[in-house]
Amino acid sequence: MGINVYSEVKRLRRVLLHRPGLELENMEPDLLEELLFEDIPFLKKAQQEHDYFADVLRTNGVHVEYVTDLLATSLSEDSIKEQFVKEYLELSEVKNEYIKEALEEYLLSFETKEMINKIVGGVRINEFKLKKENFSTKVRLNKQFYLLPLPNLYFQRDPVAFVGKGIVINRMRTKARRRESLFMKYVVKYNNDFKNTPIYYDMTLPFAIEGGDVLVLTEKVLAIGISQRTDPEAVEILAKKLFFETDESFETILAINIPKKRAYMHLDTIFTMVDTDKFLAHSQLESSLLVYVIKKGKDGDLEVIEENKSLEEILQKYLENGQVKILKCGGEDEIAAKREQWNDGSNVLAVKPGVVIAYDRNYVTNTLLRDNGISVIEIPSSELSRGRGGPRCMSMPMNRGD
Ligand SMILES: NC(=O)NCCC[C@H](N)C(=O)O
Repeated sequence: MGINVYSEVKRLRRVLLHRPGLELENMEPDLLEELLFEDIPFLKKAQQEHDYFADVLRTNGVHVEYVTDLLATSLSEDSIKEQFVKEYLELSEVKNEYIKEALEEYLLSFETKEMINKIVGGVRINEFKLKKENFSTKVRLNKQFYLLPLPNLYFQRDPVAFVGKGIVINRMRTKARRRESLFMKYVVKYNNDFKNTPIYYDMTLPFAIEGGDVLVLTEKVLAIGISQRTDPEAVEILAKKLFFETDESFETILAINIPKKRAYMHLDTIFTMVDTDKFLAHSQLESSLLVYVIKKGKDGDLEVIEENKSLEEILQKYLENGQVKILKCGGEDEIAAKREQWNDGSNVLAVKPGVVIAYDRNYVTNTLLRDNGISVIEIPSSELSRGRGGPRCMSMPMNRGD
């Protein structure tokens, strides 16, 4: 089953996940802001919830793959493993030579799977002693970690995005998440299952883009958020790549300008597709939007027009479907709308048209979806929701069939 993503809602067949692990146990209150969390999930319960999520996917016919397993297969040769560690430390900005050397030696002393868990989990200062020290190692060792953990890795939506037959390897906005994209970069390069996957964007480019901003609405239309996490330049580069250098079917990119703030982090934080003609969105979305419609222009240029209509009208026009309707997270209840938006009520994952996986805690929104003919499969969400991402954020579809 190869890469095939031309829809947000067609039958989900293959998906990428990460089961949260020890990285959550290395978060402490002083690190929360830097690590992009507002609270610390209880690992044991978070894992139970995540396993439930994965089982629901499997029960619905989805083949589930874990990013750390794929990476382990890709690092089977020692030389590749060493190269990965070097690049990872580079991206982690470990500048002190003594610390870098010691970390390299420490990480490579583990068997591959364990090494990956260690990299995700983070390395504490008390795990080993430096053999060589100097002034700067002394200063740096006052901190708690040689390497910070990757607690956001369970949001597999963001580090890469599968689009059409290819992959967008994202440059993440924040230092806390930038290293995550390296995992799939190595998978695409060294795992036979992925070796023919074309790369449509690379993390070495200077402009940020995150997968939560990339929605494949149909085989012709993409929606990309210009957000706190995604730069317009990245959208431009990706548009040119898709339109001029591939034979992909995409003709239109709706670049949706959303507020640059954490509550609107990614486009999928505030807007997801639940059926071929139905969307779910943040209750206050419409008032604050400007949409740039990007198409292939002449002589290698893009043609861009601005749309100032309501999002519903814009979607009706570009999806060529007059029935398109946007449902509002929390419905008419203002307080429920805010509460459920806070817990990613707008962020659901379609397993097929009209059938979505949603957090159980967002019961007002889930009832509204059901009243509008959508089947909602609820998953437990007390702990997973503390990371500020929902079922769409936690999953990266690799194949959606008809
Ligand atoms: N697509 C998404 O909205 N992903 C959720 C990411 C949450 C994570 N704590 C972050 O701030 O990046």
